[in-house]
Amino acid sequence: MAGIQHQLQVELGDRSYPIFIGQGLLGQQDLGQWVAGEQVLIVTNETVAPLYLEKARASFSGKQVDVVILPDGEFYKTWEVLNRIFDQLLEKRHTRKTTLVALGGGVVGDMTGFAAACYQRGVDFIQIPTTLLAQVDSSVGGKTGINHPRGKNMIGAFLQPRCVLIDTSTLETLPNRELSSGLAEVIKYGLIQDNQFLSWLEEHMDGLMALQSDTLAEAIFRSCQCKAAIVAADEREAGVRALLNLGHTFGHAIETYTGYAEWLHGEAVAAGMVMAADMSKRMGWLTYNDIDRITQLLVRARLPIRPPETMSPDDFYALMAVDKKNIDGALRLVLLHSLGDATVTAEFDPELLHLVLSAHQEAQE
Ligand SMILES: NC(=O)c1ccc[n+]([C@@H]2O[C@H](COP(=O)([O-])OP(=O)(O)OC[C@H]3O[C@@H](n4cnc5c(N)ncnc54)[C@H](O)[C@@H]3O)[C@@H](O)[C@H]2O)c1
Ligand SMILES: O=C(O)C(=O)C[C@@H](O)[C@H](O)[C@H](O)COP(=O)(O)O
Ligand SMILES: [Zn+2]
Repeated sequence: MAGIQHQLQVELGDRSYPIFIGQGLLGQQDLGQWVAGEQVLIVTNETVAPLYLEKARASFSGKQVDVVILPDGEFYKTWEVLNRIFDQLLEKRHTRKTTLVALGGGVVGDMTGFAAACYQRGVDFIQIPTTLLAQVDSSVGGKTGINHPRGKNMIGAFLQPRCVLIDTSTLETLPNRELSSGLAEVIKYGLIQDNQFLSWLEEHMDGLMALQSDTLAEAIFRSCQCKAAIVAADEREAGVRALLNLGHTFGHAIETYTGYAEWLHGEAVAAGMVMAADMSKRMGWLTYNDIDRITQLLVRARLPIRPPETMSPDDFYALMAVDKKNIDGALRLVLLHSLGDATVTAEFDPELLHLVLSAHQEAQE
């Protein structure tokens, strides 16, 4: 396909799929070859539709293309809103051969994938991610779902897309705060697996923040490489995939505590990664210098490095108790042995965790 700068494959046997990365791909690429039947439902939201819906529609010429436009925001990643996708599929008489297309950020992607996993017990879907966060993380790997008031992504399914089309020029319209949110997940890959990538990010953070297109494409490609390799090794999070959850045990608690309405996902993950790093230092693994490098990089990406002031250790404990990584009631944390080397463990001194969960409140006193 023309205009593709990078291409890679998520290797999952007969469910393997390609990721295409390039500037201006949307609308230029005919995606008909990834559609099994004659019907397509594009799922998008009220912000993305005016920007990119017509280009997306053009990628499926000759097909019956229907559209559902959801309200915008994490707050709407719910059962009620999910139902609107099913309503439209039934109203337009979509069959088992239909293909759902997620056009938008991670919220649209997670909901569309979950709808595809459920509709008539499973139909195909395609990811067209339009935020940095969705391009580097959520569109790849097949985790789909919705939130519950008691916990993040608590209802969901694994379903891999048929392909992922990343048009980096969609980032030109992305608000700065959303760019930063995506950078949190990019930094995550450096921290869990790739010290060289971390150094590269330190060198190129200004270019990324300035939306330099080749630098962004490189960061997206390297992030997708990292995610694709982990997903190929452990699709359903029996082991190594849990490392992708660095910062998320704390971050998801922050998102739930604030009602999915104040903190962006990447912002919560950023503060959560600092908490995980703090715990790793208290375990004797990371150094002051490591913590300094992590916080400086996050600050340069304009991300928060502390949880909400009002959030107490008890608030954290209550919400972390439902974390999906927990086994037999024991909390498991993703921690860092060193920069670029993560581990998931339940073996830590609870006193140390308590210090981590109270540090931000003590700093205010
Ligand atoms: N499935 C996974 O593996 C995975 C991984 C990471 C995150 N997630 C989930 O992804 C969600 C976060 O995704 P997100 O950060 O993309 O948030 P989002 O989907 O809410 O999108 C962020 C904002 O940007 C807007 N937007 C999207 N594309 C745009 C564009 N090109 N120009 C202008 N505005 C645009 C959206 O309308 C929204 O207001 C969370 O629900 C998180 O749990 C899932
Ligand atoms: O793909 C994964 O695996 C991840 O953990 C990626 C995370 O960035 C993402 O936020 C994911 O949705 C979290 O999954 P969850 O299982 O902890 O809800
Ligand atoms: Zn995440």
